[in-house]
Amino acid sequence: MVLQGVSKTFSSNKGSGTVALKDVDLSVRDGAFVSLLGPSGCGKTTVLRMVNGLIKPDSGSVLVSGKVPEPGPDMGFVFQSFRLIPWSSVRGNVEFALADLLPDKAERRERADRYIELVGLKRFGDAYPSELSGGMRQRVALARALATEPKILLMDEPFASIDAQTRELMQIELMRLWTVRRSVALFVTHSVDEAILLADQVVLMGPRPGRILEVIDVGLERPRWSYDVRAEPRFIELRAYLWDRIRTLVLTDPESDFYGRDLGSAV
Ligand SMILES: Nc1ncnc2c1ncn2[C@@H]1O[C@H](COP(=O)(O)OP(=O)(O)OP(=O)(O)O)[C@@H](O)[C@H]1O
Repeated sequence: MVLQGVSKTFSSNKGSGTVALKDVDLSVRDGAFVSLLGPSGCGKTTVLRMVNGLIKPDSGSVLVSGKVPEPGPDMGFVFQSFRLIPWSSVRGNVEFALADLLPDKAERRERADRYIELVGLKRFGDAYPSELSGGMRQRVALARALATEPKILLMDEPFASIDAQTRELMQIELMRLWTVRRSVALFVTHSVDEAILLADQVVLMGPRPGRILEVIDVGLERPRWSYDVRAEPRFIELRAYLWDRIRTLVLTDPESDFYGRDLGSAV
């Protein structure tokens, strides 16, 4: 996947428009897990929506597997809000995503059940979203995104509204699932720890205009659930570095609520 010189301005009723992205270059190799990290409004979601083909750049190019991307089964999208169909069961929700891909009903059911089992919800295929906890609903959303076996998995703060404990479990779950099927994964998060924990590369973005400041190789051994990755010197070093950069970005941005505050320097 390659973004080259990508810029995007959204028109606003104030007239001048918002420059969401300016001259963004990003190259992601096949099978890589990439976290997009940066303060609010720096264009993280806009990058995902461009890779998905939902919006087009004003200038520059976005190519996925050498082609201009368009939404479809090759793209799995997981949002912060789960966006499940409330009147449909867990199985129904996953089958719905497969409707175009697998016209045969039995095949569709087999595939849906396989992914429902993979995310640990085997006993809940007939349950409705309202009967599930937030963590379980997010697992349904993951199953739905993974079931089409997409080449690209796009995740926009998928664990932001889940409690801290479930979030840690979901992170491991996601790493396991991604290890099974190494699609390209783009993962937007505000959490520095989460960005490092999951990714091969962390893309640090800055606001006004939205741009890429740095791409950092994480370089921590996988599988990361088999040891205490947060205790590794590399993790601690990266965490301190990224926090420092984000704090500086936020404190020097006149449009930030924290502009000019003295928040100290120790993490
Ligand atoms: N459809 C739109 N119309 C107008 N402005 C938009 C639109 N989408 C995004 N923007 C603006 O573009 C900028 C980048 O938005 P984007 O949602 O990509 O940032 P983000 O880094 O994902 O933010 P957050 O972390 O708060 O979700 C913001 O200033 C936002 O207000």
